[in-house]
Amino acid sequence: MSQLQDGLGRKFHYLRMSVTDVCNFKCSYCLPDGYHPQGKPKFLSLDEIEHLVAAFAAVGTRKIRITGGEPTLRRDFTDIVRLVAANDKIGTLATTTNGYRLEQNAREWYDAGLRRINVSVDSLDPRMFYRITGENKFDTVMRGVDAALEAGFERVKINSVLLKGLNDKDLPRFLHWIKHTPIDLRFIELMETGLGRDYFNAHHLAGGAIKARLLAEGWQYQTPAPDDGPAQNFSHPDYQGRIGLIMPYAKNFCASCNRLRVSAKGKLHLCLFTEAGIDLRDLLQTRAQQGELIERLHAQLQHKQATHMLHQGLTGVTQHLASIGG
Ligand SMILES: Nc1nc2c(ncn2[C@@H]2O[C@H](COP(=O)(O)OP(=O)(O)OP(=O)(O)O)[C@@H](O)[C@H]2O)c(=O)[nH]1
Ligand SMILES: C[S@@+](CC[C@H](N)C(=O)[O-])C[C@H]1O[C@@H](n2cnc3c(N)ncnc32)[C@H](O)[C@@H]1O
Ligand code: SF4
Ligand code: SF4
Repeated sequence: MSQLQDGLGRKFHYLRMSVTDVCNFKCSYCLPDGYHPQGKPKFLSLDEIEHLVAAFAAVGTRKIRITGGEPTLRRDFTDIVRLVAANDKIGTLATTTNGYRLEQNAREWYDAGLRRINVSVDSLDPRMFYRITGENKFDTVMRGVDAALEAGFERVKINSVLLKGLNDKDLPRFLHWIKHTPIDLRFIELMETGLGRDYFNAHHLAGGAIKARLLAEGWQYQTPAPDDGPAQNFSHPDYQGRIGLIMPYAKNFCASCNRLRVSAKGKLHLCLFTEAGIDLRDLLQTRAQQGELIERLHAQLQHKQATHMLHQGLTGVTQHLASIGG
């Protein structure tokens, strides 16, 4: 069956599949007041996830990242990993987590087939970590990162949102850490969401200054692989770790867009900042619906826009990134 492709010729090999909106952290840039359910949420079941994955795999998806909210809060998280890993077309299976459950479960998830893990660590200063995430869990998360390295994951990446006035003095500590630790450290530019422009204006910091500093200090740009995420990656002979910069406000950021998203309630989002999600759930009920589901995916892809509209301050339906998995 034919590869998913949009009207601009971009091909989509990478699916970010959210499995819950629930989160136990209160990151100030994401869910500052914590998660509040609206009614009784009904997130995708294992059967629905299996049908979703089978359909996307049939039209060229080769990498799946399980996201949330906090995906590992689902009691059946390991079962989700196992069922996605059982699809032999999915070559790369990853998750993005706040690391809260990592220390206890890294080995179990690895054994179930998870191979890459991205952990959010916004500061290496425990007090600042608490201030940003609303949770005093710095040591727990760092022990989780160690557990992931020990469990043998192919890639362990750290995500840190750049925040002016909060963690913007942390670069030397981060550099010290990756000198002898083989992780990929990624700085993400804060993106505006429904949280409002005040927070964004107060804390947005462009990644360009860090890029200039890295290049001046001998870091070298690495060409991305086709199914890589949007980070610009840099390596240095004196460091075991690498650095990635995710700069969504940079020119041409969307030109290489290779990913689609499905929300925890089964809506397709053509972009992180689309105006609306497209319901897929009615076609996730039996395997026999796969053909119809694929037709809907192909048809919807023709509506994908060239780029986000963040420069105009348009954040679409995305109130916060926990609602779609970032
Ligand atoms: N604007 C925008 N931001 C993105 C996109 N993909 C990832 N990001 C941002 O980068 C953050 C970190 O992404 P991850 O979940 O670690 O995934 P990734 O960067 O695709 O990771 P790799 O697959 O490891 O390269 C996301 O939560 C978003 O904030 C994208 O397509 N558009
Ligand atoms: C929405 S979270 C979901 C997964 C998990 N709960 C976690 O925090 O890793 C995914 C990523 O989005 C990032 N993120 C959330 N809101 C953001 C924003 N407004 N701008 C940039 N990145 C954001 C987080 O730092 C995290 O790395
Ligand atoms: S960034 Fe992740 S951990 Fe933080 S509030 Fe959002 S979903 Fe939760
Ligand atoms: S902002 Fe939208 S179009 Fe741009 S890279 Fe992200 S998902 Fe793709």
